[in-house]
This record gives sequence, C-alpha cells and structure tokens, in this order.
Amino acid sequence: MFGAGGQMGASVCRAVLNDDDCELSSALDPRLAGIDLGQATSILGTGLSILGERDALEPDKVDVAVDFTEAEASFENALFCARNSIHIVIGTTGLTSRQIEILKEAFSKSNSNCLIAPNFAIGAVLMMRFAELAAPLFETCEIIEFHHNRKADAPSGTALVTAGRIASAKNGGFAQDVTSAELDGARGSRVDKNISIHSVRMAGMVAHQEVIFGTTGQTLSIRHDSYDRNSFMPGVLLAIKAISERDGLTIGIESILDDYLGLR
Ligand SMILES: NC(=O)C1=CN([C@@H]2O[C@H](COP(=O)(O)OP(=O)(O)OC[C@H]3O[C@@H](n4cnc5c(N)ncnc54)[C@H](OP(=O)(O)O)[C@@H]3O)[C@@H](O)[C@H]2O)C=CC1
Ligand SMILES: O=C(O)C1=N[C@H](C(=O)O)C[C@H](O)C1
Repeated sequence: MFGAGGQMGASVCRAVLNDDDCELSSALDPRLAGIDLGQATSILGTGLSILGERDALEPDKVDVAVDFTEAEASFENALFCARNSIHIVIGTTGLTSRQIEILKEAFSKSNSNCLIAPNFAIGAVLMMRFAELAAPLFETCEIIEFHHNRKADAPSGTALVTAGRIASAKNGGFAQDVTSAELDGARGSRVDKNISIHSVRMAGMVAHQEVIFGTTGQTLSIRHDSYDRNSFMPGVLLAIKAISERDGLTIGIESILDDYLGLR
C-alpha cells in the first residue's frame, strides 16, 4: 500500500486485511517510516512496520500495489511497479495526460498491468454514465464538486473525467449562459465545450458531485455523495482482484464492472 498513513491508504489497509482473499504484505509512507502500522492507522496486530522507501519493498512478495498518495509520487511508484513486474491500482488524482501516456507505454512493455481510476465508488461511476446519456439532450451543463478541505487538487479528478466524457458525448458544444457582469471566478472554470466546473472545499464534506443540465423550462441534476471512504472500498478490492487479467493500462473501473455486473 503506497500512502498507507493517508485517509484513503488507511481505509484500503483495513479493507484488504478484512478480505479473506487478500493479504497486506507491505505498507509505505515516507513520513511515517519505522512506525507500527497500528499506530498510524488504528489497525492493530498486523505486525507490519511502515516502510519509508520503495526500494525497501521485496517485489517477489507483492502481487498488486495500490496507490493513494499524490500525483508525482504516484507516477514514480507506477514506473517502479512496471520495472519490477508488480501490478498497480492507482486512485490518486492529478496525473497529467503526458504522465498517463508514459505509463501506457511502460505497462505495454511490462509483465504487469496498471489501472488508474478517478473514482472507485459505484454511484460515481453511474453518475458519470448517466451524465453521458443526458449530455446530447440538454443545452447547458455545469458541474459542482464538493470535497473535504484537506484535498490537494482542484478540480477533482472525477469532475475532470466527468467533463471530458460529457464533452465527448455532446456534438458541437453547450450554450454559454452569458451574464452582462460577473465577478472573476464566480461562474466557475470553463473547460471543454462550455462546461463549467465549480470546486467547493469545506470541513464536514467527504466527496460529492452534482452535474446539472439545463434546457427550456427544466433542469436535470445528477448527484452522487460519498459520505464515508468505505464507499470506495468495494471498487478498490474489485480492481485489486481483476488487475492481473487486464493487459497494459486500464482507465476507470467501468470495464471491470461490465464483467462482474453486466453494466452495459
Ligand atoms: N480514486 C478514488 O476513488 C479516490 C481518489 N482519491 C485520491 O487519492 C489521493 C489521496 O487522497 P487522501 O488519502 O485523501 O490523501 P492523504 O493526504 O490523506 O494521503 C496521502 C498519503 O500519501 C503519503 N505519501 C506521499 N508521498 C508518498 C510516497 N512517495 N509514497 C508513499 N506515500 C506517500 C502522504 O504522506 P504525507 O502526508 O507525509 O505527504 C499521505 O500520508 C488523492 O489524489 C485523492 O484525490 C481519494 C479518494 C477516492
Ligand atoms: O480527494 C478525495 O477525497 C477524492 N478524490 C477523487 C477525485 O479527485 O475525484 C475521488 C473522490 O472524489 C474523492
């Protein structure tokens, strides 16, 4: 587990330890190096000490790495995994398209595979799919995402991917709802095809997103709320178990859900 002491990393450690088909072999988090995993995550009795460096890992003892760190670390961790034939499931957001291209190339040549997903919650996956379905039928579109105030990136990875998918599903573009005067930033950030994204960061939030479509006399709001980081765990566990069968680089968990749940 890369980022074992983080909010997501600790939840993933717990989920893996509670899953009969998985074993937690190593936990990494540089700032917590040498500390007992239980001290950092309240998961008692694992007998694992947190490692500070990738090079302390024993590649032969790791089938799948999971990364919830930050973008630059996650990119380097993935390249390490490609070199050492370790499959990797990445939930970290903020990787650039160039970095993703490089990982695609690296994993096309590696014995191991990589999955990158901006959101492992089933409801968020469905929100993105429903938004794609609605896109061609409406004139305007705005995305509002709400997150806890410790989040490093804005907009969220989920909002960026949602906007990209909505834009691909929309011929031409959305109309621009013009105002005659506006305060800088008040209308959010405009991305592709006139879709606006607004990012709220607030204590009390976990991860929430609303996609709003408008047309004459009506709006459609598609909203997803993660109230708890456990919402991501079934998707993460599914990805851990499926990654060895997914050659090269996979983006999102949709194709895995297709196989397991027959979603499309
Ligand atoms: N795909 C999904 O479904 C989800 C994705 N996320 C994404 O996951 C990422 C992490 O989120 P969150 O857990 O809230 O963040 P946190 O800041 O709580 O956790 C990140 C952890 O990674 C550690 N870290 C930094 N660099 C390294 C490294 N090189 N090796 C190992 N550990 C490292 C950090 O240590 P330190 O504090 O010392 O820097 C920290 O403990 C974010 O990008 C977020 O957007 C979050 C939720 C769901
Ligand atoms: O940082 C978070 O918390 C989350 N990050 C991901 C994102 O950027 O989309 C997924 C989810 O929204 C939680």
